[in-house]
Amino acid sequence: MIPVLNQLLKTKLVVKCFKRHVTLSPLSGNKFILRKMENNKPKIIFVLGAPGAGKGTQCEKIVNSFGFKHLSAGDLLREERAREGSQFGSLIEDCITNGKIVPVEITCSLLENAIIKTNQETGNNKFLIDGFPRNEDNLQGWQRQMSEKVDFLFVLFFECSQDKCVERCLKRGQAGSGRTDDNMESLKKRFDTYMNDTMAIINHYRGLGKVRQIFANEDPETVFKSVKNALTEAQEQKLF
Ligand SMILES: Nc1ncnc2c1ncn2[C@@H]1O[C@H](COP(=O)(O)OP(=O)(O)O)[C@@H](O)[C@H]1O
Ligand SMILES: O=c1ccn([C@@H]2O[C@H](COP(=O)(O)OP(=O)(O)O)[C@@H](O)[C@H]2O)c(=O)[nH]1
Repeated sequence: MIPVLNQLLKTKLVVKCFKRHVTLSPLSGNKFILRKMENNKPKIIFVLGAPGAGKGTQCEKIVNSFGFKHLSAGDLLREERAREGSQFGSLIEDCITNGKIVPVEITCSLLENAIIKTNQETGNNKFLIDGFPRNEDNLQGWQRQMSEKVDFLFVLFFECSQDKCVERCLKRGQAGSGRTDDNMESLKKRFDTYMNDTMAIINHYRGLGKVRQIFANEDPETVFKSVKNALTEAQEQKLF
């Protein structure tokens, strides 16, 4: 065994073995260390579903039970819109009110910064990315900027009837969400975007076998039972 290792070190090879968990690193001369390498890339679950499907509500429950950090792309965009001096404020406002998708460079940078900040401040590296990617531009931009830096697990897809979703969003607006898009006019556009653009992204991941689907018409606790099953199964598969 030792002569074989020495041979590898001479050729300055770094051998990844034990399924990426252990790395043999050549040091000076013939010395080496067997270094345990955790896979430290942030683990990512995308949370998708129609406006009002209950993504944010369920993410909060997942945070409490499974220790993920919840990053809502919509919330990050609303924060950026409100940030004094932001050059993107009016563009974001126009997109949100009209149910259009903000260019990926903006959203992806906000997400990357939030991932890094969370990781540095709390050490947490498990993330629920809620409401992203929503269209082909989002998907391509994410692949370019982030795919090598993270460990994508799967899409958690909340399937909910349009009637229920609309009812929930209107109720959220009436209850004072303060959102400029919880009204019938914006909702029509948001649903067009969802059907025309976001469903294609969900189907893309479905084709890769990466979608875990949740029936989301029921009350929040009932929906969470299914969510819990799906995440427990993923946990048992040692995905996180
Ligand atoms: N399962 C549910 N049944 C009824 N109302 C719900 C349910 N899940 C969420 N809501 C309510 O519907 C609105 C939209 O939920 P939210 O989680 O913000 O959805 P999304 O993030 O998908 O837009 C909120 O006011 C929320 O309290
Ligand atoms: O990655 C994203 C996420 C959100 N949005 C915009 O923000 C709005 C609200 O998104 P959010 O996820 O907060 O709400 P949802 O419509 O899912 O309830 C969307 O309609 C888009 O205009 C976007 O452009 N890119």
